[in-house]
Amino acid sequence: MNIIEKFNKKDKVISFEIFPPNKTMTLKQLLDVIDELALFRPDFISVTYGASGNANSNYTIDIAQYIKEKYTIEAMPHLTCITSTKDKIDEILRSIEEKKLRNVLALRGDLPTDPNFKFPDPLHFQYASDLIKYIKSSKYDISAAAACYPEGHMDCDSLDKDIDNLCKKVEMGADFLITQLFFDNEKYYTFKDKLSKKNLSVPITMGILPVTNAKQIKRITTLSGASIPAKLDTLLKKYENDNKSMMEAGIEYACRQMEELNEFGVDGFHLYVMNKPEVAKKIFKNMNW
Ligand SMILES: NC(=O)C1=CN([C@@H]2O[C@H](COP(=O)(O)OP(=O)(O)OC[C@H]3O[C@@H](n4cnc5c(N)ncnc54)[C@H](O)[C@@H]3O)[C@@H](O)[C@H]2O)C=CC1
Ligand SMILES: Nc1nc(=O)c2c([nH]1)NC[C@@H]1CN(c3ccc(C(=O)N[C@@H](CCC(=O)O)C(=O)O)cc3)CN21
Repeated sequence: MNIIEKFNKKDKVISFEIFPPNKTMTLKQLLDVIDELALFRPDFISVTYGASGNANSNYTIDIAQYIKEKYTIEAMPHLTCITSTKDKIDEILRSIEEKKLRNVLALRGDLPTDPNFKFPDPLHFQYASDLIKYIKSSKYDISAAAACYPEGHMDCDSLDKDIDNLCKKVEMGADFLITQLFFDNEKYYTFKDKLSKKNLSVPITMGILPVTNAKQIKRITTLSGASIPAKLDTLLKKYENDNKSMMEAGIEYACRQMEELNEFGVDGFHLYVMNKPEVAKKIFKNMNW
């Protein structure tokens, strides 16, 4: 099923994001994580591909297929394009289709950290919009979702310019959007206000990261540029060396953030649970879902 149909049918679409096995988690451990996450029957689960510029793209599609076949939960592999040739993208799209997956999150992807990295020449896909255009204009029966940046993308000089680039992704056929993680709802309200002047009518689901330890936040804010409101900063300092309390406080913070967004009116919540079923469990309990 195309995920957009869920947005059309439901008041709130709830989804999870996970990452493939890496040095911190084996495939077997990940499959156990998925077993636990599936109990919550999310509307879909997305699986990262080369997240944070890492080459952990192996397994992304196999894991998505496993989720869909074993649990009949819709699964959406991420696909990043800046480091890929056209042939590689075709190979992946073919494999997605063969495995009866119908949705991808089409991304440019983080730039490789290796300064000597050789980008494909010609650079067929420079922006996510190039990938979306390609998917939509080709023979693939695959829907494309895209990322959006309530605080603007880090590589872009202004929020207004980044919003114009976002509009290109939607014009090319992105059928719903997932926000970059953010901790300050005011940033989202400002973003939404700017979007209201743009005639952009696709659903937007809120990317929410429940903070589970203070170190994680340092890494992820470098990657995302998300600003930290004073209230969250106080918690991060208070529980710097106490992961258990940080997780409780982080989950509480995420739930209050979602409640407020719920009142404002949003299309869904995409939880960056990142392979931690206990986070999903606590959120569902706290939110009474
Ligand atoms: N690997 C993964 O699973 C995930 C990665 N991300 C991150 O998302 C970020 C970039 O991905 P996307 O949002 O898909 O990139 P994008 O291509 O939409 O945007 C990247 C940058 O290029 C600019 N831009 C976009 N289209 C443009 C155009 N047509 N002309 C000129 N400038 C344009 C944007 O304003 C932005 O600064 C990366 O940092 C990526 O890694 C986000 C979610 C998940
Ligand atoms: N620029 C950018 N790149 C991304 O890959 C990315 C985003 N933004 N934003 C949306 C999601 C959120 N992503 C992530 C990625 C990792 C953690 C995380 O908590 N990582 C753990 C380590 C996990 C492990 O490898 O075991 C951490 O403690 O940093 C959270 C969100 C990936 N995605």
